[in-house]
Parts: sequence; structure tokens; C-alpha cells
Amino acid sequence: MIEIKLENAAKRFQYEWIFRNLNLTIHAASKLAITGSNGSGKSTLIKAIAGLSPVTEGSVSYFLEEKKISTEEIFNHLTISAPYLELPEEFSLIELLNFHFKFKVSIPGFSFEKMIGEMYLNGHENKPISQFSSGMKQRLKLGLCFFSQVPLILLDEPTSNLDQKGVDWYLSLIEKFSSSRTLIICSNDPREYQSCNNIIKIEDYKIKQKL
Ligand SMILES: Nc1ncnc2c1ncn2[C@@H]1O[C@H](COP(=O)(O)OP(=O)(O)OP(=O)(O)O)[C@@H](O)[C@H]1O
Repeated sequence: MIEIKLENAAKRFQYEWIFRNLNLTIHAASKLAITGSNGSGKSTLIKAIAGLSPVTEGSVSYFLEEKKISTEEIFNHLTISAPYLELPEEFSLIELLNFHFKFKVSIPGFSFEKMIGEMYLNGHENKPISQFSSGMKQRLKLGLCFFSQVPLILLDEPTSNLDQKGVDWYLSLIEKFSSSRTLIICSNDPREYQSCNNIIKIEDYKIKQKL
């Protein structure tokens, strides 16, 4: 299980502080929602937690079973789904699963066949991802996150492009597959983060100032 500590974390783009003085411990297996209005900095914060974009000030530390691990290593222990992270469109579904699971281990008992069934993608095994609908792509992104055996799952706008049936399916994924994992969700939609026991508002850490 993984714990994350942000200490005086801050991010600045040019002259704008997106967040500042952020002190937060995300406990192992807890469920955190990062909320805030459009453009407030939710994605910026989740990217900093994922190690995709470094903080300008302060630090983000990771503790896997209480052992500190570096920002360079954290990618091995997480999966992330976000609108700005595209799937490789030229791969077929089977090719993508083969590729993804060269780097990640699947959760116990999950063959590709079972994953495809759980994502409601039967019959599309050899279709290129470029020909998937936006809802199919979103189910695939979420499936790759939950069916990988990692202690940290990061979701940015998890139900974008999903219809009501898809939203219910997403909620069932959380219920079935997130119990012993740390889950962080960026969202403006309370349906998406109803499972979260900790909710922060990015505006509470936003100080605009000219340098
Ligand atoms: N690479 C970048 N360079 C400069 N500014 C950036 C960069 N990335 C994000 N920003 C700015 O940071 C602010 C926060 O953006 P971010 O995408 O984190 O917001 P958000 O809360 O996720 O928004 P939304 O709800 O619309 O997805 C915005 O003003 C955005 O223009």
C-alpha cells in the first residue's frame, strides 16, 4: 500500500501560482477527491502527484509499505487515466493489452479475455483503437487502470464520454477493485467521487500574486 506526502507543495506557471502551501498526507488505501472549478489546477496537481510535472516548491514523497521511493520510480506503482493522456491509436485492443501488460502485472485471475468482457469490448479484439468510440476508449482507459496490480490509481475526469450505464459501470469498478489501493480522483462531478472519504478544493490552496 502506498502513502503520499505533500509538503509545502507549490506549482507556478509563468507568473501564476496554481497552488501553494499545500500540506497533505494521502494515507495508504484512502480515497481522495481533488475538486475545483475549470482551470483551477486539478490536473496540474494530479500530474505533480504522478511525477509527470515537478512541483516548483516543496516536495511530493511516496512511501510504499513505509519504504520511501523516488519520483523516478513512482510510475511503476501507479496507473493513470486522463483526457490528455491518449491511447496508442494504431494498436488493436489485443496489441494494446499485450503492450500494457509487458510493464504492469494484471490483478489475480484476470486473463485478457476476462478483462475484455469486463470492459464490454467483446468482439473488438482486433479493431484498431482509432476506430473505438469515445465511450469505448474511456472504458478501456479505466479498465487498464483497475486491472493492473498497482497500489495507486489516479483518475482525472473518469466518467467523461460515459453514458449513465458507463457511469454505473465505473462506480462498480471502484467498489470491486479499489479497496486496498490509494485512489485519487480529479472531478467536478459529485457522482464521480462519491466513494471518497477526503475531499480537497484546489481553490483553498490558490494564491494569485505577481512576482
Ligand atoms: N503547461 C502549462 N503551461 C502554462 N500554464 C498551464 C500549463 N498547464 C496548465 N496551465 C494553467 O494552469 C491552470 C490550471 O489548469 P488545470 O488544467 O490544472 O486545471 P483544471 O482544474 O484541471 O481544469 P479543468 O476542470 O478545466 O480540467 C490553467 O490556468 C492552465 O492554463
